[in-house]
Amino acid sequence: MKNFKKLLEFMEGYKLIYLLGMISILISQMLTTVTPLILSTTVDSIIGEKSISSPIIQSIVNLLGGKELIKERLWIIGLILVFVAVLRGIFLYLKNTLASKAAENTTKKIRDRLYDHIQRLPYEFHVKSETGELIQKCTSDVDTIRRFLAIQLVEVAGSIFMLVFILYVMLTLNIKLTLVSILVLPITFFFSFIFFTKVKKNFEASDEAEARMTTTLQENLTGVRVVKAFSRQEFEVNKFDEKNLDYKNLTYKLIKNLSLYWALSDFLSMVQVGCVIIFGSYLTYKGEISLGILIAFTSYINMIIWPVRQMGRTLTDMGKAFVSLGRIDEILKEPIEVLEENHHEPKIDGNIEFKNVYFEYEKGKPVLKDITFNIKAGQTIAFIGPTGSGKSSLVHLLPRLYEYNQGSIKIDGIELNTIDKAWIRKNVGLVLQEPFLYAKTIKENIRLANPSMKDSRVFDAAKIASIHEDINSFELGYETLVGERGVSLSGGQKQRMAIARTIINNSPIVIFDDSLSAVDTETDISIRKALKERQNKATTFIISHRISTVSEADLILVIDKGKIIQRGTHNSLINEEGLYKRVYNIQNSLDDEVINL
Ligand SMILES: Nc1ncnc2c1ncn2[C@@H]1O[C@H](COP(=O)(O)OP(=O)(O)OP(=O)(O)O)[C@@H](O)[C@H]1O
Repeated sequence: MKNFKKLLEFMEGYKLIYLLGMISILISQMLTTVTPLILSTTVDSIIGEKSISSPIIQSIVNLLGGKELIKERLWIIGLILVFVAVLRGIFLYLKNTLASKAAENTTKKIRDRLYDHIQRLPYEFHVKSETGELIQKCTSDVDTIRRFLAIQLVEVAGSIFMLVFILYVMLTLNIKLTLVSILVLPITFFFSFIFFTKVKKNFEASDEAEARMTTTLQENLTGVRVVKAFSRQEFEVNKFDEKNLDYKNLTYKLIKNLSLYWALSDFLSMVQVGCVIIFGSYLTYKGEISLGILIAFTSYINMIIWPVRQMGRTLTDMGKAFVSLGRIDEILKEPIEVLEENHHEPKIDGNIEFKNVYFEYEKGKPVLKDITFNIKAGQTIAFIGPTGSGKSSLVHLLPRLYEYNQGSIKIDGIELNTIDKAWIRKNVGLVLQEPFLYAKTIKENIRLANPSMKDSRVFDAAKIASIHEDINSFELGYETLVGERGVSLSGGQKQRMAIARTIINNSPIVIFDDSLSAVDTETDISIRKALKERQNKATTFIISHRISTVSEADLILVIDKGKIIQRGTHNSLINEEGLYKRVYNIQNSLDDEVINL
């Protein structure tokens, strides 16, 4: 019920269109029930001698010129049947277009709301959630709702209208034969309902197997380099074969069960039709009903059996739609991130002070402990330490991707968590470890934050990031497409593009989260030199595992298990016993080995 309310909320603005669609199906079903009535009246009262009992039919006959005239010109009946069929077609068309219009617009609204909401969810949500599942919710769950609105709901409504009309007409024609006609219907309905409820598991199993097979295929295609490099073709073929076989078996089981259902349900339908024909013939023989009525009943029975057989399936599909609605609502209920809490947008120069900062992702498991340091605007601070020691977590606090639990972080003397997130993120440029580039041109990728930025600024940023020459070596230069359809960039080129994209914004604070790891030492040095020589020198945070990258920083912090274990400049740290000196010695001896090779 709660989910249904939610659906009505989404349908706001399209409810009337949907209602008109429902009315259209109602009229078209009424017209369906009229055809057998026309036939039975023709047989009994136009060709035969039976008097017309219904005053409505009598007045229509009078309007058409009377019984005798119609009997001489039976083509009039043919024309009426064609007219009814055309009219029914028009209403069916209206039903389809109106219901689809409402359904398509509603689902578009759901998709937009979902997409918009997902964009506003905090970074933490995206880190934790599975991309595949989110995509499934935005696509197949929304599609299930679309089908429910455009097809299933109108089908159920249509079937119910149809049953009600036909039962009413049948009852007016003959009560005994009506009772015989609906004798098997409850059994057919319950059989269909129970069957489809059970077979739902088969449907789900087959869907899941298909998803597993697609994931295997997708993984294989995306990771084709690893497959080739490790000669895993045989293993991959076997893995895919296993998933494919699983999918085939489950789908085959589903089809077998469905075939059994349709066969048994056909049998029940035949029993039903048989009962009506036998009992109807008996009543006709006894003179209780006319031949026309028997003809009408045989048409009606076929008309009501099909929707009853389908009803079970439609109801289980409707169940699926409500599950999808619930899954979508789960996302929509996730609290969004408020980017402009108190409209506090102070000027940021880049003086930063961390004082006894603690941070934890999970309660009771601090990842950062008692972090204290100071850095002046324009200076460079570097972090070095084992993997998982908390370096990325520390710098993620600056753009407020996460909130610190204890202590204080001040930017130019202002407590960080009082500054609007949108504002601080504009002022903190973050170059990530694994850069993501859009399937756009190189130029568009670099000036992502501001597409109207001048070409000269794009070139300057690219020069600082040491990628300008590489770009010019491509045939189309800055217009070269990146991504699946475009040029393949090396890991280092991608990192340098990401650096250019960040520094072009001239943010007063810039963070390089291990983003110089894929470039060679020389390029690394030239990028850092160019950064230092910039006019608007930013406060720079550098995370690296490479001593040469951090060595020129004004302050180096050595982090281990979330704590600062050493601090100083390169010269002071290499003269002090500790992790820094050990790493320095190891990397130095490796460099010597390389030189001696
Ligand atoms: N989103 C998260 N949720 C829970 N725990 C996390 C999350 N991100 C990181 N961690 C944990 O926090 C700790 C610190 O991770 P962090 O990424 O900050 O380390 P790091 O020093 O940057 O490592 P690396 O050098 O490998 O990038 C690790 O134990 C990690 O498993």
